[in-house]
Amino acid sequence: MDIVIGSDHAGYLLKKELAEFLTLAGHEVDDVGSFDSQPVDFPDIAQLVCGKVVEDGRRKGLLVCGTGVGAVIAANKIKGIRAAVCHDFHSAHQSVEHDDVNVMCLGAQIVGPWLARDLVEAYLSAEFDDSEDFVRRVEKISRLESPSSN
Ligand SMILES: O=C(CO)[C@H](O)[C@H](O)[C@H](O)COP(=O)(O)O
Repeated sequence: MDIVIGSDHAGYLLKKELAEFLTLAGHEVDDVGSFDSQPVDFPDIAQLVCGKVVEDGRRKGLLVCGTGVGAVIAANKIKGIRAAVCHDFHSAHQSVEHDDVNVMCLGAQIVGPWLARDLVEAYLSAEFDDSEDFVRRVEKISRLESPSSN
C-alpha cells in the first residue's frame, strides 16, 4: 500500500520507527518529516500529509503527534480528509470499514511502538464496507464540508 506519513517533534521517534516497519513490510512509504526532534507545528505536517492523500485517493495517511489530538483536529479541517485518532484495535479497523477513514492519527505519548504497529496494521488492512448505510453517512460527512449545498 501507498502510505504518506508525518509527525511533529513529539511524534518524530515513533513515526521514524513506523516508517521503517512499514517499509520492511513492503509498503511504499512517503515520509514528509519531521526528520529530527526540533520543534515543528503539527498543522504544517498535517497539511503536507493530507494534501498528498487528497491528491491521490489511493494513498492512506498516518500522522503522529504527542497525543494524536492536534493532528486529528488539523487533518479534519482539510476537505476530503476523514481522520481518526485510534488507540484501540477496534477503532483502528472499524474507522475504515464504517467511516472510510483515510488518515490515522497516533499519539506517541499515549501508545508504545508495539501497540502502534498493531494499530497501523489494522488500519492499513481494513477496507471500506460500501453498504448503503455507510456510504450514505460518508456522503453526509462530505456534504458538511460544503455547507451551502446542504
Ligand atoms: O500532542 C500534540 C498536539 O495535540 C503535540 O504533539 C504536542 O505534543 C503538544 O502540542 C505539546 O507541545 P510541545 O511543543 O511539545 O510542548
